[in-house]
Amino acid sequence: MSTVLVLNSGSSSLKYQLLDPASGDVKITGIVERIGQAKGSVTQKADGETIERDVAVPDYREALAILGRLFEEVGRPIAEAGITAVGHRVVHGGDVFTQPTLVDDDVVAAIRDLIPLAPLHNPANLTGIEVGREFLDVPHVAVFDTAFFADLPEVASTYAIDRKIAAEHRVRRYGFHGTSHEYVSSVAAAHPAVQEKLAAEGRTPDSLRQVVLHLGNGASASAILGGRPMDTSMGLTPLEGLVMGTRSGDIDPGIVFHLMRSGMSGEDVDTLLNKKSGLLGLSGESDMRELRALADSGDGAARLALEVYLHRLRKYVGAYAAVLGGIDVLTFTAGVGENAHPIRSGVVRGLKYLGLTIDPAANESRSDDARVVSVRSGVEAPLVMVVPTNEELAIARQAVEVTGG
Ligand SMILES: Nc1ncnc2c1ncn2[C@@H]1O[C@H](COP(=O)(O)OP(=O)(O)O)[C@@H](O)[C@H]1O
Ligand SMILES: CC(=O)OP(=O)(O)O
Ligand SMILES: [Mg+2]
Repeated sequence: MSTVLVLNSGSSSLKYQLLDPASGDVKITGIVERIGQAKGSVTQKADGETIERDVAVPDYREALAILGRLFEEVGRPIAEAGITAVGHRVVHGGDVFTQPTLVDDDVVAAIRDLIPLAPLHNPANLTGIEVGREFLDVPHVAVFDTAFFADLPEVASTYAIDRKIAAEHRVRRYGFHGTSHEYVSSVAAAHPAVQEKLAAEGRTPDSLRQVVLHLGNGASASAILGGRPMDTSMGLTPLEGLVMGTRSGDIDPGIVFHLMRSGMSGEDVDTLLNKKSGLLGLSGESDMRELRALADSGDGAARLALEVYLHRLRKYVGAYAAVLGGIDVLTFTAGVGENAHPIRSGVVRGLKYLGLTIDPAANESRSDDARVVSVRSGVEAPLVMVVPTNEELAIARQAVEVTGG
């Protein structure tokens, strides 16, 4: 039996789980949120007991110290929890890492070299690896967000800029949230409704055309054919593509030069686009729950922010229908995609021409299972689904594959 500790550091949170990847049995699950902000918080569930606390979390080192103290509190000190391996989410693997990788000093150095390509994420991932290796003398495995997209077709990964400069600076579209896109698309592909549809049409699984919308704080879309990525919305960095909590997604690159000529520094523009834009920049709220409450109360800026968010999503679904030659399954996942039914109906409304529909009762019902939320008008109709992502389980499974159990 293996017991894996998974550390999933996002741009402002640390999610963690202690689990057995073979049985899927989760012993401890927790999240430290709003790291580096004025007021942080932690929520942990272990053996049916929930701990919820407001705590100051100045940085990732402190987030990990909190994790250590909470493990002790529930009677499983880290050193005695029977941990056989640690799986670390690492956001940027560049062109160096395309597989889950056993961590050693060289791997740490290579992840550090990639910091300029993911300044919001890789430093946090590295802190997790460094602190983890100090405390736990077991194999540590890095699982990269970029790995699933390593073999994107060249036509999707290539930016139309000078080839020599692109090669020299490793400028290409890498794609992120790959662990989630891979996991969610494989769960959707295995769903009975999808299997039934393929069988009714006499098709093999390698012809299945999926669009996955991972809508969390960071957000990305992918076009997947037969389990292989054909395109994705994030690029060199996790800034491109959809409108996100604090990131702009697609903009005219000319905006950057315009702002810099107007007196902003490169650093200022970077902060603007990564941390002060997206839903936050448009409405003052990055959190979808707060934003929707604001919009419902009649706030014009919040309403426009939601419309811009939905407009961008519909554009990407349409674009990926073109990339794939049609859509068999459109899947929503992550915090917003799993929970915000008005966002799902808002996206699908206006995509009727692709045959996509929403069944209001199914869409508004709650469940932790993968499910169909489109109108069941015949086995051959395209499906709209909600599939809860589980990056931690996927990372734990890959960690065990690398360490051999
Ligand atoms: N019940 C809900 N309704 C609407 N939005 C929700 C709900 N629960 C969570 N969210 C949104 O999900 C987002 C966070 O998603 P998550 O996948 O946890 O993000 P990340 O992993 O990028 O930190 C936030 O915008 C939050 O408001
Ligand atoms: C890559 C990325 O955007 O990650 P997150 O959504 O965790 O910020
Ligand atoms: Mg996430």
